[in-house]
Amino acid sequence: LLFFRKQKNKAFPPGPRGLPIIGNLHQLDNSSLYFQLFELSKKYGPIFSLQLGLRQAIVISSPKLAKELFRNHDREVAGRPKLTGQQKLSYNGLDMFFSQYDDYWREIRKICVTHLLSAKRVSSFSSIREFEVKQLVKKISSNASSNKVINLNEVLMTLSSTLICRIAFGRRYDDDGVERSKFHSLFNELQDMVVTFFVSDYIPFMGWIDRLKGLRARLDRTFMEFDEFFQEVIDEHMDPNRDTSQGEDIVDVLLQLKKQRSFSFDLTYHHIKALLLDILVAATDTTAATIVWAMTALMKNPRVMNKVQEEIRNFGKKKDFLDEDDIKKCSYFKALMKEILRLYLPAPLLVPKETNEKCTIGGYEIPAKTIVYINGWAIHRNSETWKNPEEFYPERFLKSTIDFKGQDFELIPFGAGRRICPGMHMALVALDLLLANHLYSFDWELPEGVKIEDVDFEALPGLTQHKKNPLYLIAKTKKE
Ligand code: HEM
Repeated sequence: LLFFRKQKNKAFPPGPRGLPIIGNLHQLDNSSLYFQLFELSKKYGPIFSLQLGLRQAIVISSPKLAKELFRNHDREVAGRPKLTGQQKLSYNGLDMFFSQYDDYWREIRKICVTHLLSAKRVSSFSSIREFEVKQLVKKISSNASSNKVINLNEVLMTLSSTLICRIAFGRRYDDDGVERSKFHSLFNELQDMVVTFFVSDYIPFMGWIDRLKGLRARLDRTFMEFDEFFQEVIDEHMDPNRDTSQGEDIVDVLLQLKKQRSFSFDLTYHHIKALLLDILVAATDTTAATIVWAMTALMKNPRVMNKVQEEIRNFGKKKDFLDEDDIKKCSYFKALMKEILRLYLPAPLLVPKETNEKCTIGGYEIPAKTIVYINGWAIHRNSETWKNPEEFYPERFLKSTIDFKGQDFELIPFGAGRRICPGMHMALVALDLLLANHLYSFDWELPEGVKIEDVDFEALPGLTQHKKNPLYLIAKTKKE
């Protein structure tokens, strides 16, 4: 059937030949899918197709086609594929991230952008960010005096989950407490389940394999555990004797909105929980992963490390700590952040989309319900746009107006169009504060016996690209 369908649909983009029923599924390697798709684009072109079981997908790999897609077909490709794990965990798409493109999404996105992720709200959390980053600097300082090796992956993941737990739930877990490790294992399971491959999503009549493998039961368990966790957090917030001296967190805001009843639907606890899930999934590990990649790239490029440290240290002079306003004025640091998000974008395939209706992209006719991957990783390395694209060279941004706000389609770490990341501002203030103070306060060295060549860029599979092998470094207190 697939053969005949493809014959009939001549205008569909070319792609690698697959097997009956499973299509190309067996050929795809989840651990470096963006790289594999980049290689395939060299053979099949900037738009090519894949057959994922019974579902069709296209992959966009050039800035030119990304521009065409976002400028001319943004509405038609604003859907998200309905996948089992994501649907279940998001209370059937009651969130924003995995929701279909419809009136509900428009309203929930507006609520979030206005009330939860606005510049005003983000700045209301600045004291939390500064407090937590200062705590981390203090902790690293105590390790610096004893030359202790630090696992940056671990330290940064702990910090970003602390930040999000405080901002979203008003909770702070002790660094080594049982509650923290319980939360971490729950969170890891959530991350896993969001991207776990369910056969039924691609070959519906073989869904029994998911049951046989115990995936359905695992998904139900994770969902239940998270539901209980969120309910606990909500109950805490409903307690009239709760200490509110720390200011409003995101749950407080959502509960107030629930009371106001000013939307076309009733904002239930399910909606609130789904939105909290979004923030956990979207915010926690993107921040940690980006800083780990940044430190990895800087350790590999001492020239850039020295230059950025010189800029921020000259700027900071005798300050103990750089605050959010200080960092805004450091132009080389800003260029460095763009270069990091160009080469090590935490979501290399952005977030997969789906066509809502038929459209024509790159001269090909793309039917409704086609999955659309936009390979940001390939777009950011396009040699027609970028001079020496593989080179880590922040200077390229010093005299350029290219930015990642969604208008320049050669740099789209946060996506573009209607579904562009609404948490961009929240992400950037945390990234800037964290990285700038790491570089301001410490000189970083590799542990004894480790050479620069040993530091690698291998990544783990997942929606967010994490460094596979932890980055171990020694911090030395900067020389005055
Ligand atoms: C370095 C950090 C981050 C990066 C690189 C990033 C990147 C992205 C990307 C590529 C998308 C998909 C855009 C598209 O479909 O075209 C996205 C969507 C989204 N992001 Fe982020 N993100 C980051 C941090 C955050 C933070 C901190 C939050 C919230 C607190 C957040 C919330 C969301 C949400 C809710 C969506 C779904 C929007 C929708 O589908 O309408 N992100 N993000």
